[in-house]
Amino acid sequence: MTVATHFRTGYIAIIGRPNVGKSTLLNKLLQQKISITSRKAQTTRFRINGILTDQQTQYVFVDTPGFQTQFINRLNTAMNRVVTQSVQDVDVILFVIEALRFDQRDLAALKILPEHVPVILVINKIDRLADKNRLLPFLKEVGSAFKFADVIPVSAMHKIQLPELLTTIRQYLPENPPLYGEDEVTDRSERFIAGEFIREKLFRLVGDEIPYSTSVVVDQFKQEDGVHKIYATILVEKPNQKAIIIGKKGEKLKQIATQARKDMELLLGEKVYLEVWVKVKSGWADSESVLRNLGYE
Ligand SMILES: Nc1nc2c(ncn2[C@@H]2O[C@H](COP(=O)(O)OP(=O)(O)OP(=O)(O)O)[C@@H](O)[C@H]2O)c(=O)[nH]1
Repeated sequence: MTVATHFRTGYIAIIGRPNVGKSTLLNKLLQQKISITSRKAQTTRFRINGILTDQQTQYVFVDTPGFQTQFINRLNTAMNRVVTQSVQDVDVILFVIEALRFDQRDLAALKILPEHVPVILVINKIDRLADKNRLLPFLKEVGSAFKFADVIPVSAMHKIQLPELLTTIRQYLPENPPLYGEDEVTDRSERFIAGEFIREKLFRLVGDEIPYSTSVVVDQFKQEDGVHKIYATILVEKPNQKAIIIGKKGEKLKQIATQARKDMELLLGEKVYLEVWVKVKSGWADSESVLRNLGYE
């Protein structure tokens, strides 16, 4: 890569309450699917780095889990700790909210932000805004709650104002040569992303009947003769949840696995053999050893 003078490289955290569009924003900025999205809140449980490199800038995105204020258990406490940790060392924070929506949960998310890092307010979903005149008073209201370094209204989904957002972010990144290769988009393992794909399908296809406490563990991930063999387990808390996920004659689970496999084949560029099991593990969201297995300290 020819490195331009004044090349900038830095870390960017994306923060905001569940469902405001953080994953969509990251995916659209990276122009490919890495983080997972769903209509259901709280689908991003782990931190994922997305990397975007252009002629002058390397943007290293740190995606964070949805900040949980509603239910307190060990898992959510661990997740909030991940959010808090991930914003300490970044160069700039994107604080994402939805246009015309700013409530107690957004305020709670603002409280975990460190004082020494500049925060850009990103107002997402402006495509939904019928009356653009309502944006100005809204900006005033939100602006009085926190000292934002900048404000950018965007539509992640429709890619409105995303170049402007990148230009703004760049201003807050330090002059540094790139840290990662030009073609790298994430430093998360393929194994990890495979688990995320299954989780996304689970949330999309099973809908509201499945609680956020459900998790996916990738038991085996190996490559043999040009085929990726992936064995995964969906952990649920109750037998009736297991029945819902499996569905009539196993149809639901088959659908989840087929769609996840197709996404994995696209990502890996190779054939994938995927086996998914569902297991009941009562109270796992409060069990320390399972949390450790899932990658939390
Ligand atoms: N209309 C509209 N919808 C959007 C936009 N951006 C995201 N969405 C939708 O909002 C919902 C939530 O988006 P996500 O990207 O999963 O939200 P998130 O903040 O990452 O959610 P968590 O992972 O739960 O924290 C999805 O249905 C998206 O399609 C946008 O610009 N306009």
